[in-house]
Amino acid sequence: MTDEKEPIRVGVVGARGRMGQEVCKAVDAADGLDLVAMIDQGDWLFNASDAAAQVVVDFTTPDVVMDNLHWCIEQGINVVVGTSGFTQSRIDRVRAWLKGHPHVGVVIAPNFAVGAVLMMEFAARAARFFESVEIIEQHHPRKLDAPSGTAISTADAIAQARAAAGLGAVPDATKDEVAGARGADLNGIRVHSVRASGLVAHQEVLFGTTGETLTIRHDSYDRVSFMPGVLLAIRSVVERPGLTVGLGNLL
Ligand SMILES: NC(=O)C1=CN([C@@H]2O[C@H](COP(=O)(O)OP(=O)(O)OC[C@H]3O[C@@H](n4cnc5c(N)ncnc54)[C@H](OP(=O)(O)O)[C@@H]3O)[C@@H](O)[C@H]2O)C=CC1
Ligand SMILES: O=C(O)C1=N[C@H](C(=O)O)C[C@H](O)C1
Repeated sequence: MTDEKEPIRVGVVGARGRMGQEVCKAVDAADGLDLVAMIDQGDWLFNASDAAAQVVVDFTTPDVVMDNLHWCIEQGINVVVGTSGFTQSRIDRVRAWLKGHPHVGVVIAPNFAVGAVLMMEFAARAARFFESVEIIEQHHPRKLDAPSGTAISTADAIAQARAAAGLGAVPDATKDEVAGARGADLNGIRVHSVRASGLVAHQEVLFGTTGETLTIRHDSYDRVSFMPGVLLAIRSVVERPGLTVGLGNLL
């Protein structure tokens, strides 16, 4: 008799995509994980339950991820979600679905790179010391959404930290603007989205106050940067019922 644990059975949805391919390779190479289903556009999600997947990893698109998640929760399958597009109302819906399935775990993370998580945490910590702040996110041109999920999360965290510190609006005298020149306004924080070939995923948070600026920057040069976070989430979710938002909660 051995006390070795059975490997965790993992299905990947969006398996032929940029992230999905990398996740399949990482799961295949990881100790204690078994890649049992690779599902993409046109395939049945049932393949995941037929293969008795314990965890489904979703890197698809914001318009299909909610249906995938709902189906997995209904089947009692734990889910790790990297797909962007998670607004507060979506998160509330997932929480409501989970009420009927208290043993199921879901981890949703806007960014699985450890450096990006730290960049967001450092930015939230710095926020109260600077009257000015802008976010510049830069991605490959095939990205479907803008601003990125990471930028939206960062803006939320900064806005909360500013409100808690009693900071008012970011100073900005702009009166005459070509539409879009000042970026998108997320909770009072300007976010600029750059799309260019050669980029993978990058973000800068630029803070300013009298006589000084602080720039906090993170760069993912390769999608392997997300894999330690994805593997940690897979191993954690099977022992973590309920909803976890953000990789920072697992580090
Ligand atoms: N949280 C994180 O750390 C990260 C998150 N992301 C996010 O992950 C998502 C995917 O990114 P990326 O891999 O670059 O995108 P891709 O477009 O390369 O991959 C998405 C894949 O999902 C497939 N797909 C679409 N609809 C379905 C469906 N209904 N069922 C199964 N598969 C489907 C697509 O197929 P087809 O092309 O044929 O439509 C495609 O193969 C994005 O939202 C991105 O922002 C990306 C990187 C890191
Ligand atoms: O589409 C991408 O590539 C990425 N998407 C996520 C996001 O929207 O923040 C994470 C990372 O930035 C890469």
